[in-house]
Amino acid sequence: MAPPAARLARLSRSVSFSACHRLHSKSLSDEENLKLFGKCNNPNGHGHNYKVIVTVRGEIDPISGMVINLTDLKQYMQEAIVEPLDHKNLDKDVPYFAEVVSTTENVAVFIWENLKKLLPMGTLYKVKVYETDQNIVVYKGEETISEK
Ligand SMILES: Nc1nc2c(c(=O)[nH]1)N=C([C@H](O)[C@H](O)COP(=O)(O)OP(=O)(O)OP(=O)(O)O)CN2
Ligand SMILES: [Zn+2]
Repeated sequence: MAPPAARLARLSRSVSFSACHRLHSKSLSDEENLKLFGKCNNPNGHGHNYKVIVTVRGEIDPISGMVINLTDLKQYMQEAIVEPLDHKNLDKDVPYFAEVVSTTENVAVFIWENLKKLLPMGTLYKVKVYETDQNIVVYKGEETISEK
């Protein structure tokens, strides 16, 4: 009898963290920063309650019935997201953002790179970051817009 077909599934888990930041690029003058980022360039910063949804993709293990144990994913997200970012000033407390503007796009990239180091190779599928309910970024590890 043929073995049962492997089934591919996507599994997601969410986590929240609170942080403050200031949008400011070292490549621009103070005037240019103010013009580009407006109120988000306020020198004393502003805060957000971020929400992150991480999606992992893989085959459902026929023995465990899991793509990944959610208990493990929870721990990886704690290590990759909550510990470095929660209750932090992103620009001052997180070395990555010393040279990288702390936009939601770059927060998503930071989380992707951290998670990639912890998860089984090739399983990280999507990182979705809600800066607010209205401002949302999806990052899937792509490095450029590929030409067809
Ligand atoms: N491409 C991006 N643009 C902006 C980002 C970003 O991460 N990527 N971030 C900001 C600011 O951080 C800012 O907090 C967002 O402010 P605002 O547009 O005012 O968003 P709100 O949801 O708070 O405002 P509403 O007007 O109530 O929607 C700016 N740009
Ligand atoms: Zn902001």
